[in-house]
Amino acid sequence: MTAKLIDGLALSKTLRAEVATRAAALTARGHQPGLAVVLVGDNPASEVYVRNKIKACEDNGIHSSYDRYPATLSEAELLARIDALNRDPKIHGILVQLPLPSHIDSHKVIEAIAPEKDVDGFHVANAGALMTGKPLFRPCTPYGVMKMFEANGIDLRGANAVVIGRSNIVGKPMALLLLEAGATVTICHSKTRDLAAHARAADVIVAATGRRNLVTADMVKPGAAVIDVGMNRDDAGKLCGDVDFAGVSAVAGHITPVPGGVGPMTITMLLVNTIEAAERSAAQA
Ligand SMILES: Nc1nc2c(c(=O)[nH]1)N[C@@H](CN(C=O)c1ccc(C(=O)N[C@@H](CCC(=O)O)C(=O)O)cc1)CN2
Repeated sequence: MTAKLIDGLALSKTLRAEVATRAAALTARGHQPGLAVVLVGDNPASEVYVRNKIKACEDNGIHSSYDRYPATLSEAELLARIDALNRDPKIHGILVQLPLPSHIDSHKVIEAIAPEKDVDGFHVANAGALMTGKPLFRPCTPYGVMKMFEANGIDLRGANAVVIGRSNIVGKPMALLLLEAGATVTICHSKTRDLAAHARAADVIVAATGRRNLVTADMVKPGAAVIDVGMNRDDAGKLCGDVDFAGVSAVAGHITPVPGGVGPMTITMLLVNTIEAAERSAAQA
C-alpha cells in the first residue's frame, strides 16, 4: 500500500481563501480583524513561526501588530503589555509565542489573556470549555488536524485513535477533539509500557513527541491514518517529523508530510480563530 498524502499546504490554501473572504466582509463593515503577535527572546524557530504568522495575516486581510522583546523582558512588563492588548478594541486575538524564557511563568501569561481574545485556545477557561464540548477557541494544531481528517473523509466515529504525546498544546486537546468526534482514544507518552502494541491497534495515530523516527512501519496497522505533528532535524539538518515517512508510507492509508503537513495548518487555524473572534466582537458592537 502507498499512503495517500494529506497535503496541509493545499488544504491551508482553501481555508485561507475563506478567511480572506470573511476578513474582507468584516473590514467592509468597519471591523477589520486584528491579531497581536508577541515574541520574547531570540529562539530561531519561534522567529520563523512568528514571521509566517504575520505574513499569513497580511496575505489574508487581517491587521497584525508585532511586539518583539529581548529575552530580558520581565514577567511584569509582559503582563502589562497583555493588559493593554486586552483593552485595545482593534485587537481581537492575542498570540504569545511559546516557549517563553524560563524566568517568565507561561501559565501566568496565558491566564492574563482575555479568554475571548485567546485565539491559541490555551487559557484555562477555553481548555476547560473544550473538556465540556463548548470552547470559544480550539488550540490551533489539533484543530488543524481535525480539519485534515474532515477534508480527507477519515471517519473517526468508533475509530481507535492513539495520540502520542501529552502536552497542553497538542496531545491533551487532540485527545479531547478526537473523543468529541466519537473516536476511542488512547493517550501514550514517554512512560507508556508498550507503545508499539497500542499503535498497532490504532486506526488513527497522531504523533506529537519531538522524537525523530519514533513511529516506524512495524508499529502501524495497514490502512491507518498517520498524522505527524513532530518538528525535528535529521543528521543533515533537514526538517523531519516523528514518523519514519518512507517506511510508514508503504503501510498507512493516509500520512502527513513534514514539512507541508500539520505546520501550515497550525497557522491557518490561528487565522480562522482570529476571524471568529472578530466576528463575535462585531456582532456585539
Ligand atoms: N503560542 C503558540 N506557540 C506555539 C504553538 C502555538 O500553536 N501557539 N505551536 C508551536 C509552533 N508553531 C506555532 O507557533 C508552528 C510550528 C510549525 C509551523 C510550520 O509551519 N512548520 C512548517 C515548517 C517551518 C520551517 O521551515 O521551519 C511545516 O511544517 O511545513 C507553524 C507553526 C510551538 N509554539
